[in-house]
Amino acid sequence: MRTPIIAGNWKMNKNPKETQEFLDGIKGKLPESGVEAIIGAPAIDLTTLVAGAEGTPLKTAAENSYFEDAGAFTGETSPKALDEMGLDYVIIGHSERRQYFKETDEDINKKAHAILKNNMFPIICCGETLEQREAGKAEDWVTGQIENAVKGISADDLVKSVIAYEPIWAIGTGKTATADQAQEMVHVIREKIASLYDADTADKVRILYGGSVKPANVKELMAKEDIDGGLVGGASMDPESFLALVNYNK
Ligand SMILES: O=C(CO)COP(=O)(O)O
Repeated sequence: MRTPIIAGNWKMNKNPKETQEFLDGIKGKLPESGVEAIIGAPAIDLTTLVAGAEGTPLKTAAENSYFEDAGAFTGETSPKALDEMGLDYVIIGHSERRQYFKETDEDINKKAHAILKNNMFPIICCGETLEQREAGKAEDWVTGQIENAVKGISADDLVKSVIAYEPIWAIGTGKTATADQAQEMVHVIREKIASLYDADTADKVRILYGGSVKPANVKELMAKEDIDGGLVGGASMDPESFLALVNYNK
């Protein structure tokens, strides 16, 4: 039985004061079990986020980290320091990081290893462009991204990690993949994990869908067999909306 996840990704939004206001807005309102609620916030907000999440069911994520623990890497964030701060997860391979910051599959794999070595778990993102989908190349592209990202990762570590399928054409566009389209690709990813590892590992790993998930469509997405949750941008920023997502089954 895979515990569902609702993970927010605030991207480069909110300052520490706004982070605290969000935390005050959800205080005491998250379910204790049945769903894992995660917020991914900018590095500058993480101290506030971790302090506010302590003693509550909320899990925390950084939106990126470097793959070295320390050194002369001006402007980067150390995965070792993130672990010491108390972070649970790190989002890696988001399409915005691949597109704007030129992150490669190799970087993403190195980051996954660095995060696991530092006792956190990666949320590994993948997804195709509209052009790739229309050319019938989406499945090969996405499964290729996953194969490269998980190289050298043990099955034990993979089942505690998270995969997020986010078709680029559905991010921030208001254009959600239909629940059937999302299910279809998430199923393909699960089959890929089965071929790279085994059926048991594929059955245990949680795979999220992301791209214009909101309270109005979350239930339909979550009803799909292979979809274990959502990685949510815009609709995760407001406490009421985030709580509505987390309580999708109520
Ligand atoms: O990129 C996303 C989450 O990582 C999706 O963003 P939106 O939910 O705003 O479309």
